[in-house]
Amino acid sequence: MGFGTVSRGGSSRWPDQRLCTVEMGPPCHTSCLSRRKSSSSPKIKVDLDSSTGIAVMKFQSPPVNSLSLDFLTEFCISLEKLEMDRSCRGVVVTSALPKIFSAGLDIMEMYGKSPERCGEFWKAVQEMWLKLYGSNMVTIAAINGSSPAGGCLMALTCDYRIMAENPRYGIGLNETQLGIVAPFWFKDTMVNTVGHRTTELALELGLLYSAPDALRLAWWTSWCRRTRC
Ligand SMILES: CC/C=C\CC/C=C/CC(=O)SCCNC(=O)CCNC(=O)[C@H](O)C(C)(C)COP(=O)(O)OP(=O)(O)OC[C@H]1O[C@@H](n2cnc3c(N)ncnc32)[C@H](O)[C@@H]1OP(=O)(O)O
Repeated sequence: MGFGTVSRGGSSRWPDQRLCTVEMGPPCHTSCLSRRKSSSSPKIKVDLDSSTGIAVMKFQSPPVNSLSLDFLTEFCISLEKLEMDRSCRGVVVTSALPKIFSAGLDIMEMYGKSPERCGEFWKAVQEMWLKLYGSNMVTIAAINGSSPAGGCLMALTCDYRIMAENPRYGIGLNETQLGIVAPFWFKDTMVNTVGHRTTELALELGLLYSAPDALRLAWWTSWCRRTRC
């Protein structure tokens, strides 16, 4: 494990340049992305409105938008393309599926796979985080469904979060409930947003929060009452 530096933007698209240092394996760059093949049917629909400079990335990978290697590869390639398009200033990530933002890491990617395949998958998870957190575009998660574990990480990695209010929708790093310890950089991403004590309790107990509870704990500044954002 080495130390990597992630700088956020610095261009006119992101006025408030921030710098942070994170401990993690060496990031995988574009060459690594291009080596990986994405599946034929797109798991993410990208629409860029050139009049506003806002792109919407809609997850459309049934049944639950789980973060498989294919999904993560496509996500990184799509984000990279938007990053290179100077007309794009901001990105909204959201789901095209009813009730689910993302179910988090694809459990089937972590079961019965070779160490090489697990390594590739884990690298892709890190890469998604690096690209999203290090983006020089403004990033917003419009959370229109359940968002456990890795789905929550993705939302926390964005600059802003808005969640649809629905008692059936939960968000949180709940992997403790599966007997999985959240990696320290998942934890750090949550600490950055909601603080140490809330993170400690949430991770120990594997809590999932409703939109109003999450708002109370400063996960975001607003939630919307419609079930679909
Ligand atoms: C090397 C790695 C080391 C450390 C990793 C540490 C980090 C871990 C972070 C993670 O993200 S772990 C994954 C955690 N995710 C969850 O715990 C979510 C589990 N799923 C749910 O809670 C629910 O499925 C849901 C709330 C997302 C949706 O509920 P519902 O609408 O009732 O759908 P179903 O439960 O019936 O599921 C439909 C279908 O989808 C499959 N599925 C659900 N989640 C996942 C997933 N994360 N990966 C793969 N597949 C998933 C589920 O099995 C069902 O499949 P069927 O074939 O039975 O239809």
